[in-house]
Amino acid sequence: MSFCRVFYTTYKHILVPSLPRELRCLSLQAGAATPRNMSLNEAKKIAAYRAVDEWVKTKTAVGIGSGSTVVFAVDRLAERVKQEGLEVVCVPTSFQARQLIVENNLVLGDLDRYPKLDVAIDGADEVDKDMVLIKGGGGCLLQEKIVASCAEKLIIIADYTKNSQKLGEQYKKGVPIEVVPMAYVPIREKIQQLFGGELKLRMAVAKAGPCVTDNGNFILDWHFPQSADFNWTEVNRDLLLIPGVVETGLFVNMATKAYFGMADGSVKTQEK
Ligand SMILES: O=C[C@H](O)[C@H](O)[C@H](O)COP(=O)(O)O
Repeated sequence: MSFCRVFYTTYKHILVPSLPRELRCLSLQAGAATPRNMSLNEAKKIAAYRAVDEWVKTKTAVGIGSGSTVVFAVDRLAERVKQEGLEVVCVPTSFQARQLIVENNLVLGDLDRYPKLDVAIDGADEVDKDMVLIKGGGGCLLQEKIVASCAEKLIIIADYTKNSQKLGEQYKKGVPIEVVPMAYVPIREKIQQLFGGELKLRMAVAKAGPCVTDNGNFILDWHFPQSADFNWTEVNRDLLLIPGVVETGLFVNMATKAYFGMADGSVKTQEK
């Protein structure tokens, strides 16, 4: 493969491998080492590989999530297609996921043709003890939730920093809420009144102004009060009732199983 065809993709300020396969190990080695022995990228990789091997069967339709961990799941799928002739149709949850599918020569599908998926594999920003997830740290949550809702099973892959007892314990950037742009100020005020905390309009990094989602919306990151003991099912429902709220990054009662790559090289699993 020519070195001219190297694409560097940054995702949440991290270099993620839109690199040719032979260079990916370099990016892994360059990854920041954890206090123990595995880099976060290595932890993501072992979780992703294990989940793909356990959940993806041939002649199935698979939802492909978004983020830096899913990159490794797509790598493994592509490997299995080559090595064992695995036949899968991949339905993306974002522009990034679509690119990953296409660049890895996997079969691209959509919900028009595959409204029922066998499994969806996705990352998460945080997973609590009840398998409630925060998602959307990378700006993708609406299509992720749609695709997950069409899948018989939602399998989460993550490194050990995403595993917590209580939401907000590990992930400090709040719950992402996708909103219609014209309504972000009233929505911000309504959520503050209803639940407290602080909402920040997510700003773009390499562009002036706000971050615009794949669906043309804005994101409010809700820094909810940590002291509150929220019922996330009710919170999610109440947020969705506010006009202009398109979707929340709270995934309640959706995930079947989570795989966490641990610092010691093991993979921890969690089910409800
Ligand atoms: O918006 C992004 C998605 O919800 C991701 O699945 C989530 O942010 C986890 O991403 P990562 O695998 O990069 O930690």
